[in-house]
Amino acid sequence: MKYTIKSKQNNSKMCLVCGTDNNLSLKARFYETENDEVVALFTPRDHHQSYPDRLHGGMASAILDEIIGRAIMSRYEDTVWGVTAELTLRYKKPVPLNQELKVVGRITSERGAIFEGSGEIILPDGQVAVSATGKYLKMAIDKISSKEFADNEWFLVDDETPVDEVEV
Ligand SMILES: CCCCCCCCCCCCCCCC(=O)SCCNC(=O)CCNC(=O)[C@H](O)C(C)(C)COP(=O)(O)OP(=O)(O)OC[C@H]1O[C@@H](n2cnc3c(N)ncnc32)[C@H](O)[C@@H]1OP(=O)(O)O
Repeated sequence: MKYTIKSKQNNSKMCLVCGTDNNLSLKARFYETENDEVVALFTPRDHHQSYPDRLHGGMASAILDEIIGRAIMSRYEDTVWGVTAELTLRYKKPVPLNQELKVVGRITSERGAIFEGSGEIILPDGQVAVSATGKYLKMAIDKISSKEFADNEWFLVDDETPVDEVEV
């Protein structure tokens, strides 16, 4: 399936998943799609492994958590953020290291202050390696971060060739 990209989301400095200044981070980039999903591109490295040649399950969980959390930001143009209350994963196939992978996430329901979402890590051959569903509490940014932090550590990384389309 081809996803047409609407916009790129911000990265942070120190987040384990999207932190540009964190050497251990997955350094994932996130894109909002025309069909209200969020797609991420990331390349897991050797320091993210569990058993040899496979991504640690906790890291797989981290990127799936973040993609669902970011799907709510997309819906509310960054005025609503998600705090994870529950996350359930199904590890179907090992996730390889040192090759670019795709992750897709979306909101599946909203009820008051709670939203639910789902996401998948997709292997280069198109198979789903890990899937997740999660339940989150909506939060305003001032309940999570100071304005100073947001101003200094949440920014658009625009040093790459623009991505217009992602095929999953
Ligand atoms: C500028 C910034 C840069 C940022 C830089 C980069 C970051 C860019 C990434 C963005 C995307 C991140 C995505 C990853 C997001 C995390 O990783 S967040 C980190 C991990 N999660 C946490 O730390 C959460 C820790 N837990 C908590 O803080 C609290 O337990 C919670 C989840 C806020 C709930 O608080 P609480 O006091 O229990 O809430 P409470 O008032 O009792 O309940 C509120 C409502 O929720 C319901 N509820 C609570 N828990 C549940 C549940 N598990 N199931 C169902 N209902 C529930 C209650 O029933 C209640 O409902 P109502 O009665 O109002 O109808």
